[in-house]
Amino acid sequence: MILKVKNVSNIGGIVKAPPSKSYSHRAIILASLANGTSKLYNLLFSGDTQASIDVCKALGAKITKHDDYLEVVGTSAKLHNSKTHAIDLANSGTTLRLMTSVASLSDNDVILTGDESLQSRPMGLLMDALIPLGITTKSLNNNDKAPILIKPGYVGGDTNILGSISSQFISSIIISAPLSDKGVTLFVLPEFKSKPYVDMTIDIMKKFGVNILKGYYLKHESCNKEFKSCRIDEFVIKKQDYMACDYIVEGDYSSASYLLACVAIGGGNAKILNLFKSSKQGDKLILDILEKMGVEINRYDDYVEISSDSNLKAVDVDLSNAPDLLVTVAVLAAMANGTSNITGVKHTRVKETDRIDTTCRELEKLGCKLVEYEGGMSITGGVNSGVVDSHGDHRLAMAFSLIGLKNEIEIKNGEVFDVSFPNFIDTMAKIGFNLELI
Ligand SMILES: O=C(O)C1=C[C@@H](OP(=O)(O)O)[C@@H](O)[C@H](O)C1
Ligand SMILES: C=C(OP(=O)(O)O)C(=O)O
Repeated sequence: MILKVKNVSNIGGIVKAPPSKSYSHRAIILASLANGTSKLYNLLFSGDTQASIDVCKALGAKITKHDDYLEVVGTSAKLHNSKTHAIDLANSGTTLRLMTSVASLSDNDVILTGDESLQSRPMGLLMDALIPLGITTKSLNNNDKAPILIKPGYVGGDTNILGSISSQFISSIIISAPLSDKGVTLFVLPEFKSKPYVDMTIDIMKKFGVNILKGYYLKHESCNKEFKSCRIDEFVIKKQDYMACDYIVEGDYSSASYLLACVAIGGGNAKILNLFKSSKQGDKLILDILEKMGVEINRYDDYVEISSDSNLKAVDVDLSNAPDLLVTVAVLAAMANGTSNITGVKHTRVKETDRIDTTCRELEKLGCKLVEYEGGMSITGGVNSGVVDSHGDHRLAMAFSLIGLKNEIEIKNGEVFDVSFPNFIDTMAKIGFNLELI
């Protein structure tokens, strides 16, 4: 379907940010592993989080949707796979990565798979890091990618993993580690990208009664040419049980980036509710980025106020820790005056699409001047009207729609926002940006 702008009225108003996708996945999985019954409030129900609900149900959690919460009767970590076929996780990388180690707690084999995009996401580093912990996995296509077969058994012990491809590998090991026979010590080798997502993992694990010791070493021998020391992060996870709890999911800064960018580009004033000042989400960085671009931002304990005159300055930004902001920031840069530089995002080449490539190719179709690098891009402001393609990637569809504030634009395969932000059209309409799918 084609996503396009119906009309733009006065941009601004008051709107609630959708629930955090990352915290929703983690809440579903931890509640499913816990002893007792949890109630999860303000949970995100989207394509991706449905994948987490489906796999946790298949492995024995009893999950019931009530009007204002999701009830999860935990398995006390005694998982059993009720499906004889592969469990389909659709498009959700987070579910695939987090559940690959968790599935080894099942007393029978588990096969995890997904759509074509999910079957292209790297898994090899995680599979290798699980070997010293006594977990056996196998890529059924022999290409280190899904479908992945996971055998029962999780001994625990010491292991290490490179942090530069996906923090989801690290979150996976940390989440399952307390339920292994003897606990886990995990070393993360540099560079450690997307680290705030691991902080979020540890944060919610604490709410479910599990504590982790964190430390790091600075290694000077294996330094690079500038004699910078290399930081090796260490996580020590002792054997512990997850305890059920009532959990309220906070708002999502990644999804809110489309609301904030809409006000920044369109000009106006808005309050975005349910965005917490103390949040551990790395994508909170969008607020600093917008400020640098000349937008006025006021941060309150549980909401953000934004005012913009729609004149945006170019910005230089390192998105190592906030990769999901890439396409939003690329679009902001394309609508700004001057040349912006985005760095630190080589790991976005292995998301739902190769996001550096897809973003650059599509913006070029609108006449945007840009230079693509291995780990980023520079973009000179200025785009024309035209037709672009989301390539089935939810973040491209949502971010590209914002170009429609100033230029006529049509987005092919524009319906895919359901993956992370099912109410995207209705929510954008609340601040005067009216989109339609045709
Ligand atoms: O753990 C998570 O919830 C996520 C981690 C990030 O992935 P990487 O760690 O692969 O960058 C992010 O892009 C993804 O949307 C959600
Ligand atoms: C990369 C993303 O998600 P996942 O890794 O869970 O597919 C995303 O939401 O942008």
